[in-house]
Amino acid sequence: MSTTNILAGCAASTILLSRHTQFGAITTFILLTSLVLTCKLLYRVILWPKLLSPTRHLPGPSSPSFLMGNFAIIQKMQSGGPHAIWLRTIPNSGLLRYLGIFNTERVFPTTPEVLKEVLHTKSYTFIKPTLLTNDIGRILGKRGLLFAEGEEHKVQRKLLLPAFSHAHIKGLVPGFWSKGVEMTEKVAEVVRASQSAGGGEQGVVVEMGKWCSLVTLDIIGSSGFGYEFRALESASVSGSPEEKSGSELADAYNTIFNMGSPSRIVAILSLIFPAFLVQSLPLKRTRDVAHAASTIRRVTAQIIAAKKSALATSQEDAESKDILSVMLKSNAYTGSDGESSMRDQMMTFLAAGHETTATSMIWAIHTLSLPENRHIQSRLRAEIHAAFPSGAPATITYDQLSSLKYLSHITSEVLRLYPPVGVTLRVAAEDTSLNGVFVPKGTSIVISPFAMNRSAALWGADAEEFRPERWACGEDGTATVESNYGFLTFLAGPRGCIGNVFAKVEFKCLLAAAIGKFEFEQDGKRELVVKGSITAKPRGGMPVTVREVVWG
Ligand code: HEM
Repeated sequence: MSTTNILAGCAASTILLSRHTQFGAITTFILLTSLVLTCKLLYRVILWPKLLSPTRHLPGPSSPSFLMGNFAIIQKMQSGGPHAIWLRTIPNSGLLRYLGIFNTERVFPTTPEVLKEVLHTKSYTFIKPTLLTNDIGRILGKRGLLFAEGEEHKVQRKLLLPAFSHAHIKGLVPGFWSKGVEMTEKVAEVVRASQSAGGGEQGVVVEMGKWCSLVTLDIIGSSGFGYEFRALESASVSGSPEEKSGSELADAYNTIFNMGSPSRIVAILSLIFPAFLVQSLPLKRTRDVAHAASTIRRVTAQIIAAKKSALATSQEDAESKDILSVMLKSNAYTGSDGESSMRDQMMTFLAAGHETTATSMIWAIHTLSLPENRHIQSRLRAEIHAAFPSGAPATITYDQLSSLKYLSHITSEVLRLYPPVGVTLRVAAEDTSLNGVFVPKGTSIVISPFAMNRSAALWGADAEEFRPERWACGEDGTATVESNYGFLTFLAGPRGCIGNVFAKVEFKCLLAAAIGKFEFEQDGKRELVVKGSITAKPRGGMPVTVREVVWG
């Protein structure tokens, strides 16, 4: 029963009871509500998970805490880290089960067969949890593709598919490339500014995370909406990485993506109180989210207005297939609520489509700059320079990009080892089953790309190693993992990432432009803290030593 229903029930009971008790109406209401909420809490925290739940017999890690289950290790490690350990060490036949904060039950599918059931066969039975929708939905657009369910999701996905067709993405390559080159020019300015201020002969430490976020934001603007955010252009090349970027949109996302996971207090309160009450608490996190959300909504309104006017004055090609053009040309967003739904959709694509790829770039730069992988970086640079011997070309084609096989192996391996989304959640919308086990309505399912992508059973004994060559096995440059459900970086099935190909091609362009122009180096002694946040990236960004190389 929801807390709102409990409050309504207690209010009604108070009216009936207050005539027969010595307490006043307010005292009766408070006593009654406290009693019912305590019973609800005891049931949810102890009775259900420990004694009643039909999934309690599934194998899983032991709970070190009576009330908090395995929450401590989940908080401590990076997203998906504990799942990778459990997958490796606890014998199971496709399902594990563990307890989260206040013993909230989590069922964790561990084999491609069971994942297929969750993500494909029953993809509309296992839906997004409302806690997630209510929290990050304010930033990611509650009515956008990411949170739509059932028929509504099918309709939206079908409508948007033309913006993600292979043919369309091929045509985006020159745009991705030119933004990549623009990013490298800005980073080169940072390097030169530091060198002319004295020092930096052996290279300059640059926080690359900031530049990766700005370039991917610019790309989703231009390639996704046909709109120039000019985030790279307006960014200052001097000053500290924490400084405002010059783009209010970039700053709004910076606040959100570097904020960490919902604080413990928000998580606890959300178990008891309705979302609207928790969200109206005067907490810094709720204020920051509200402020960022209002900036993002305002900017999306500006983009829609600009696009409408471009379409009306025929400045815009009638055939253009970017996400916004596809929406504006359809009949789906014409009603009174149309513009607001369109803004939600844009918020979805802005957030889902930029920080994820930026995170992959961060991990690629991190991995390639480690002392043990620098020979891989050099080999990649040699491949890029051989393909473009006269220096960074002004433009490249999809075919030229595809001819860079080693680049493709490296980006695939980075995406495998460091999936930006380490875990994601689903909840059973009705009583159902998984792998033949009864799963009651409301059960939370945790899917872990991080754990599956590192599964020794699927990837071999060296699953934890960075080994781009593993992708050379398949004729088409795909690794010989047996199932689609073994590489879960983009999930799979009808709710898998719609921007999958867009992201891979963009990632290749950005990495080729960066490695072609610079050498990246770090001593590998920095202890990375990868926790919280919406995407799994190192806290404090990615400061590495950057040196310009001779190209052409
Ligand atoms: C490396 C880059 C990316 C990664 C790792 C990634 C990963 C994911 C994952 C794991 C999901 C499923 C989330 C869930 O259901 O819990 C997802 C969904 C989605 N992604 Fe991506 N993504 C990336 C880039 C992009 C790009 C570039 C776009 C758009 C231009 C995009 C748009 C979306 C959308 C709209 C969804 C929701 C799809 C649906 O529910 O039908 N993503 N992504």
